[in-house]
Amino acid sequence: MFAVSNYSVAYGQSEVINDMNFNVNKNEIVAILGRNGMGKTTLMRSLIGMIPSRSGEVTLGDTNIAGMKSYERVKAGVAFVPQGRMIFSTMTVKENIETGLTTVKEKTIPENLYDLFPVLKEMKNRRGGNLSGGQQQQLAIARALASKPDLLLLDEPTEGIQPSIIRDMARTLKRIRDEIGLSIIVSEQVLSFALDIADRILVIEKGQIVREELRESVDEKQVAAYLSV
Ligand SMILES: Nc1ncnc2c1ncn2[C@@H]1O[C@H](COP(=O)(O)OP(=O)(O)OP(=O)(O)O)[C@@H](O)[C@H]1O
Repeated sequence: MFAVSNYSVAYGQSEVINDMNFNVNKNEIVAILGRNGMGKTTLMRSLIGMIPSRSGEVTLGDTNIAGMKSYERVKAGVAFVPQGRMIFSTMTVKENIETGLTTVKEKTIPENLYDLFPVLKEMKNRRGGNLSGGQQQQLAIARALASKPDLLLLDEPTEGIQPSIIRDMARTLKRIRDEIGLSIIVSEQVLSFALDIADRILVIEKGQIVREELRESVDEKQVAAYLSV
């Protein structure tokens, strides 16, 4: 469904993603685990077109999206929830979600979004900046889903979120996958969350995938060893 091949991304002379290869199946949740600075954010931002890639292919279905601008990738079916959520704090919840509709030319927020996130319906007219961290994360996910993506990219969604809310988030993301039917790539440092949510775990180190494990057969200790400093 989604494939990244021979993919490299660099800042000037420094190559941060290094001839990377992986794929994601339809309706699959893949977690990319790695320590700080291993290239997770660079990978995510480049996959949505915010940072240019140096070489390689990125295909969604039959389309090579590697050379496309961000808004074209959104139209093609990719959505992105950035690290730190980046919601618009002075806009209302409803207005924040509506920003996700612009590139796909829909006018109204799909009702099923409010079914997935009832708290956002209750808070529809509140300013984004007045929501808790967990609620802002739901808002950022709802905004991304407004464009009806086939692939959702989430960059370190648990950062700054309380442990009890992290468990809710894992449940909600799996429900989204089951009800809407889409694929998810989530970058993470928190192993417990990755084990809760993922069908498959990839470990990134120095810009390369160095380990790949199916959730059901994962060796937790070995994966944890990659995350300890
Ligand atoms: N704009 C930039 N210019 C130059 N180097 C950068 C830039 N952004 C990131 N880097 C470098 O690229 C490497 C990967 O950073 P990146 O933020 O992708 O890692 P990460 O795994 O997402 O880490 P974190 O968990 O801290 O977000 C780091 O060595 C970082 O210093």
